[in-house]
Amino acid sequence: MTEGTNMTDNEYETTEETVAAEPAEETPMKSFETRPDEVEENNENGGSNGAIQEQVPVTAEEPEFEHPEGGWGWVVVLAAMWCNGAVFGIQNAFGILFMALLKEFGSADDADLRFKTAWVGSLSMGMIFFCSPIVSVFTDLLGCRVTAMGGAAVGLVGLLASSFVKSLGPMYFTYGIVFATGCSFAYQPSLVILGHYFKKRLCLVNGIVTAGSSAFTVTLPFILSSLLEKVGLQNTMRILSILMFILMLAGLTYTPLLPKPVNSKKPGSCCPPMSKVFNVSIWKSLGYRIWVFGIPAALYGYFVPYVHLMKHVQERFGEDANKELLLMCIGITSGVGRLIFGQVADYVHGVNKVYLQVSSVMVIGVMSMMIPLCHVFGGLIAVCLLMGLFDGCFICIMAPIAFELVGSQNVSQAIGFLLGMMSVPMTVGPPIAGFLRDRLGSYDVAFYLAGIPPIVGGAMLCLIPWVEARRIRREQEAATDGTQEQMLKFKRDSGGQGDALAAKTADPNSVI
Ligand SMILES: N[C@@H](Cc1ccc(O)cc1)C(=O)O
Repeated sequence: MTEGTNMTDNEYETTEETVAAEPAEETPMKSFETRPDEVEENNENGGSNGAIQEQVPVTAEEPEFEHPEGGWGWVVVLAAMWCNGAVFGIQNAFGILFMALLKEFGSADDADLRFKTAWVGSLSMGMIFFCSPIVSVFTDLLGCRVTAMGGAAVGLVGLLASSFVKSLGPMYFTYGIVFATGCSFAYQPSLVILGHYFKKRLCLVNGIVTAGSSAFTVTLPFILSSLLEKVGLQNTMRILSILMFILMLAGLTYTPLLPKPVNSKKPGSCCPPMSKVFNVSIWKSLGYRIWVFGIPAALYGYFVPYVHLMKHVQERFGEDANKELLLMCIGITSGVGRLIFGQVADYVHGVNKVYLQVSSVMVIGVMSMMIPLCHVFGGLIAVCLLMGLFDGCFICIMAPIAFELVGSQNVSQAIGFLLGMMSVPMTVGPPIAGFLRDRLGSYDVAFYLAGIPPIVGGAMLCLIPWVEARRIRREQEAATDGTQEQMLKFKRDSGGQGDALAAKTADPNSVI
């Protein structure tokens, strides 16, 4: 998912000519021309795409810039890894803080105890995503270093302020809003900057950087639990602030290499044109439109285990159960999943990425439904291992799908908007689960229900390959029927996006 935001570097590479020639027909195809493997596939698939490619000048796009593919870039990778780890490690371990918050601020006779407390973590996770579209614009305007360091500073203030808070109300603001907004501003530039240093190795470094979150998810729950026990909630938050301070220093390493997109500004204006800030061409792809609603629809249960699983385990298996081990299992297999499925999606011919993503959200959903059925701890470990594996798959496949649906020119905004949409299910899921627990006396129904959204969202997503296949079939018919003008007119009408995905869908050798 997140990985794709680094494609923003293409925006830096956009020249005057491409901005001037913005109309829909030129953007999508160019993006695929930059990937020789896909050009080949398109040609194999009946040649119609090849025909279209001949119509489109490739020349205007990439001014020569040599990505160093290493050197200082490796320091940047380490810094970005820290960022991913600190931001999502803390979020993923919220279940541990959740129990401490219940103890610290909750009163046993509060009928809405878990509902109210879950809002702290879910607001925080939701805000990180909600800010994404805005952060993309700030990153373009201010650059990666300033945005990231400013974000980390705000996050630091939010976390420190949370450590002085004595009730849930202000915690919604300090932890749920200020801390999370800072995290969001720190996080996105850490992905964008990778595109300044790497091009050929971008997938690899993306994998390394996003595995940062898995590494922190493995270790942080144990550290948090023992800190909470020894020094209490307030001091634990102060110690966590050290992670945010290091994050600020990490931002210092983000020395930009690519020029700022000065060409896209109007003379005398400090801002880029509206068409750059809000890229409407992403909406021309019907596949993208379905995706951007289908993914959030599938994710209402996604953050529920991260918030409530620890408490559920404590209730079912007692105080002494090794709850942290479960988060550790999710972290390990999620890291492994990112590496394995990243390779699968990149190298195995014909894997239909959308079906891969549908399968992963479905497995995550089924695993949620299995949680209440596990009456032995070993069963929960197995569930968490599988959940993590498919979580890794879901996340690492996000950027490649966006790339195929809207083209590399538009991928940054496409992902930014998707993340913004994802903030809704991330925010409302856990409080609903908390409410159900408060009213029903156990988490069982909450976990069962968390499995339903992936089925609904997954069914929506299954339309995408069909829609894309239909589109490419029409393009092929137009190509055989006749003139190239007809083709271009059709492409203009349909937005003309998603050719690589459609090509793969139409491919009879498709693996899935
Ligand atoms: N659990 C996920 C959280 C996440 C989900 C979606 C994202 O795009 C990013 C992060 C992780 O650790 O990475």
